[in-house]
Amino acid sequence: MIHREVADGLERLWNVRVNCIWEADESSRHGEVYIFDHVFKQECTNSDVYGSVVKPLVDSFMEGFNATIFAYGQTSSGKTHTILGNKTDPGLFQLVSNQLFQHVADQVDKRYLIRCSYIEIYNEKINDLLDKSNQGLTIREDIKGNVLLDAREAVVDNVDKVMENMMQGNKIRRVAATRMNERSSRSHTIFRIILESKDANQKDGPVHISYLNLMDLAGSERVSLTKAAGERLKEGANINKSLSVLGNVIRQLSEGKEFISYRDSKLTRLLSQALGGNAKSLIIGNVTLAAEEETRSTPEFAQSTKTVKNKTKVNILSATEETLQGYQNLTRDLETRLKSRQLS
Ligand SMILES: Nc1ncnc2c1ncn2[C@@H]1O[C@H](COP(=O)(O)OP(=O)(O)OP(=O)(O)O)[C@@H](O)[C@H]1O
Repeated sequence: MIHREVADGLERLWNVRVNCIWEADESSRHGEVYIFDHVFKQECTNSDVYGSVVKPLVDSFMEGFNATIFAYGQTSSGKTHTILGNKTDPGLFQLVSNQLFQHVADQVDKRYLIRCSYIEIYNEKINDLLDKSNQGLTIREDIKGNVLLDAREAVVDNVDKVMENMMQGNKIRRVAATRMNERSSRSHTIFRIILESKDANQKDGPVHISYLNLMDLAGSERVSLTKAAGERLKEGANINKSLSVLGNVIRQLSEGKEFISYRDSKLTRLLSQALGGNAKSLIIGNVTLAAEEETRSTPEFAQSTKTVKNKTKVNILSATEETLQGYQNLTRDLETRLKSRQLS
């Protein structure tokens, strides 16, 4: 429980074991036991979550599979804590970056190009968190139906650069105090890492490309608890609406419907590959043990996502799409120009 819950004298209403969670009051008419891959107890740290369920996904990402990790849960349940963490309990962001750059350092026979972008969806508008002037981004689609966004991409070659970009973006991310959370996220964010790799010894060998999305969703909230008004109320309504579209999309996918309403919100459009498409997806459900109804909605949501089937493959770039090759040619060109200047 967090400080506010302890100070309010709230009781623990849920029981937790290795892979299940259920209501402590067994007479509750919702006495269902929710079973998942893992359920982490209060004492667990972000590193425990990372080691059990995140690391294998990052391994796949480095092999060329797309991957998406998102934190879902009610306001103040700990989503941002999971993704960003703090000094004593680093979040998935830091842990994933460490693993990525350690892997890159170990692979001497490979060439890599790593880029990142950071965007937020605020009141159904997409803003570039790495470029203040790039607000109101429009979603486009290529001929294969892939969703595209002209967000700024920063080239990163070490963990510190990734963290710098993340912190720069967080400075402009919409956060505000509500009655439930002093620093409540008012937008959904997607931090994307794009990895291109190729064999260093094969000049014309294939280039693998994959992306990893780390998403911190804004939490659903009940106006009766947040007592939101004005701008906070409008934000809360947009947050709830997009999460309800997300719930609909998951339901349609799990029921095997032919038409999936991805277009009903920016969030589901941007998540279309992660839900039923070409990406391995991990959903982390954040809950508090001190609420009944608000907590129940998260395992219910997570339960329905388990039946969604994605179709994943390793992605190989065609020659015209190769950014890594483009960068290598550019570097070679610049080196030649520099040398000829030094000689003259
Ligand atoms: N596992 C944890 N250990 C320590 N503190 C935590 C933990 N989870 C959450 N907190 C604290 O609880 C508060 C709310 O957490 P956080 O902001 O991560 O919630 P959230 O789900 O992202 O909320 P919102 O949807 O409103 O943005 C913060 O002060 C955070 O530091």
